[in-house]
Amino acid sequence: MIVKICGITLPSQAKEISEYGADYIGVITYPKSPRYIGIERIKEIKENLKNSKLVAVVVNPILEQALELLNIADFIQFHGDEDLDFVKKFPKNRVIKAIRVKNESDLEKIKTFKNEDITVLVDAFKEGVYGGTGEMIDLNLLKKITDVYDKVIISGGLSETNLKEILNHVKPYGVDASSKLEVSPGVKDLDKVKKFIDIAKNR
Ligand SMILES: O=C(O)c1ccccc1NCC(=O)[C@H](O)[C@H](O)COP(=O)(O)O
Repeated sequence: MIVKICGITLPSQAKEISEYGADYIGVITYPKSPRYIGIERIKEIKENLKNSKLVAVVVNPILEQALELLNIADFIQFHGDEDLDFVKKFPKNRVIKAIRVKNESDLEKIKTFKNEDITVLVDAFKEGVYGGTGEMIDLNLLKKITDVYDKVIISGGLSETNLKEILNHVKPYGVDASSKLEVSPGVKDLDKVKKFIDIAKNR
């Protein structure tokens, strides 16, 4: 199972978390996020990764900005309102499309990306906030989502305390966590991160 730890801001923490076995390390390039970091810091983080891939999280970027990030990062994660036509401008093996789900009607959106074989990350919808909210997706809905598509990374309020129970109900392609593993926005509690990765990897 793919494990993504998101919202990393410190190169030293990126190094540690990479050594714990995280597959993907996510950095937030959305200026309104409390976890925002700029290009120079992103490059520094990339240099500190062991075997992990770097994921640049963007929100409604212009094409040039997204392409520039793909010169540094291994993947780009579209976490805004980007539509399929925009996402298809990028190599599909380097793209993750986040979909903030509210209810079952969002299954149709997921299927649209499934039809193009694009990896989807599902996050909980919260009005006015794009991500890193700690809000959870209802477990029954998560089950329907993972039944519909096998290339889904689940996220939204995942932590070292709830992951085991969630994975008893759903078998996703990957898991992603951020705010519930933090001491403060952008600073991770490394014990929690290690526990989270160990749980996911031992499933
Ligand atoms: O983390 C942010 O501040 C953020 C801001 C804008 C867009 C996306 C953002 N985070 C994206 C992530 O991949 C998070 O890991 C995901 O939203 C889950 O967050 P959490 O519920 O805090 O685990």
